[in-house]
Amino acid sequence: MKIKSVRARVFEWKGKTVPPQGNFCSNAMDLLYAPQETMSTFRFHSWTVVEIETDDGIVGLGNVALAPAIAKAIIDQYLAPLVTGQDPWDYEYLWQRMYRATHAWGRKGVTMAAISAVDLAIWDILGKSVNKPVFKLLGGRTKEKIPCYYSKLYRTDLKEMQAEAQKFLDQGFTAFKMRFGYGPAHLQKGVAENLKSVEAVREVIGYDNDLMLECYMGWNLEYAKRICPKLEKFQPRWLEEPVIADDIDGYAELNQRTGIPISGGEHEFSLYGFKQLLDRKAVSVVQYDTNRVGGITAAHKINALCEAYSVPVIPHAGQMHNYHLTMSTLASPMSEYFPMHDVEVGNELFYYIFDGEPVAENGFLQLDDHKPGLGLSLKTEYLKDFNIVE
Ligand SMILES: O=C(O)C(=O)C[C@@H](O)CO
Ligand SMILES: [Mg+2]
Repeated sequence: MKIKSVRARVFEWKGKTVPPQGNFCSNAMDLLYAPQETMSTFRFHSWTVVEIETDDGIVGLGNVALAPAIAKAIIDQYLAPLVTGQDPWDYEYLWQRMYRATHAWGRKGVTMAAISAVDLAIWDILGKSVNKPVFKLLGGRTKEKIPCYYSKLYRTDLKEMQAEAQKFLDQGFTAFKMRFGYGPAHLQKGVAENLKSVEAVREVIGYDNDLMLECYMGWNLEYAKRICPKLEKFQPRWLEEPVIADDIDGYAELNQRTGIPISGGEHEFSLYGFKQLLDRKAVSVVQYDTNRVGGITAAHKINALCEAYSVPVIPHAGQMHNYHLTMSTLASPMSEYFPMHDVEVGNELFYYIFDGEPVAENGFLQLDDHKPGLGLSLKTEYLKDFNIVE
């Protein structure tokens, strides 16, 4: 079998979007004085879909959400020529080809995300060519079904957050991730607001359910050291991305100094990036995203590394490419789950592009032993709402 063609298309959402409210999520831009809404650069309203076809007609699907138009250019100009004409079963060789050919300027960020999208499509082909789901090629079924945590609860009116938490508690979720709205720029009032939001959600879900706290890189070490002692009483399962991804020493100090497990990794890349995080005990939970970190080829290696370090892997984001990694290793106890809803930040846009994503039931996800590859197909229902760039 040989790769015959690689097609990368950018799906630009033109449909309805719901503007998030107020300080809905702290983020890296918060530390700068900036009149515009600081989360405006963190939108996922476009998505690049990769379709790789083999000479015997199998089509593999991959996807990338970071800088989609740039990822497409990298795939078209650099990665497609490197894999075309090659045997997809030589996936380690092909991964190394893409990684080393772009090493001078790639390694992390959008290049590794582009490599991930190609690698996902290759693994989709592998599964389809042997009529097996991808997780069966990685280690098989390690769970009867996958526990998942409800992930949204962007910071808004506290009553609205409580109603949202109640709605998904009633749907059987036992773990919830909420977002902070404030950081260092919002001074003590922001600290008070952050604490109030955690208290409000705990009031609804109680202490028999897990609560995770998301900062999305919006704080710094000094602020985190000040607020963490006040957060400990809420017994969070983890505090996510309190500092920017490059501040690994900051991560390590918080992870070793506070009583709250620190999580991160959705903005880290490659096996080497995670070796660094683990060697420096920077995180207590690893959260790579398989469509960023280097695809399934890289994520599978990181799963093994995490098993050796006894650090749980709970990949960032919902999405099928992450569920296969979680299903296939005991190192991953659960998945993140974004519910489908109107397009806001855009984490949920993949539901409008792909068919086949599992819907959580009672806080669990299920994968089909008999659905080959990643188990996705392109959805036609919302095509009218996309501008597709070939
Ligand atoms: O789901 C996450 O962990 C994210 O970082 C998504 C982003 O929208 C902020 O929460
Ligand atoms: Mg996150």
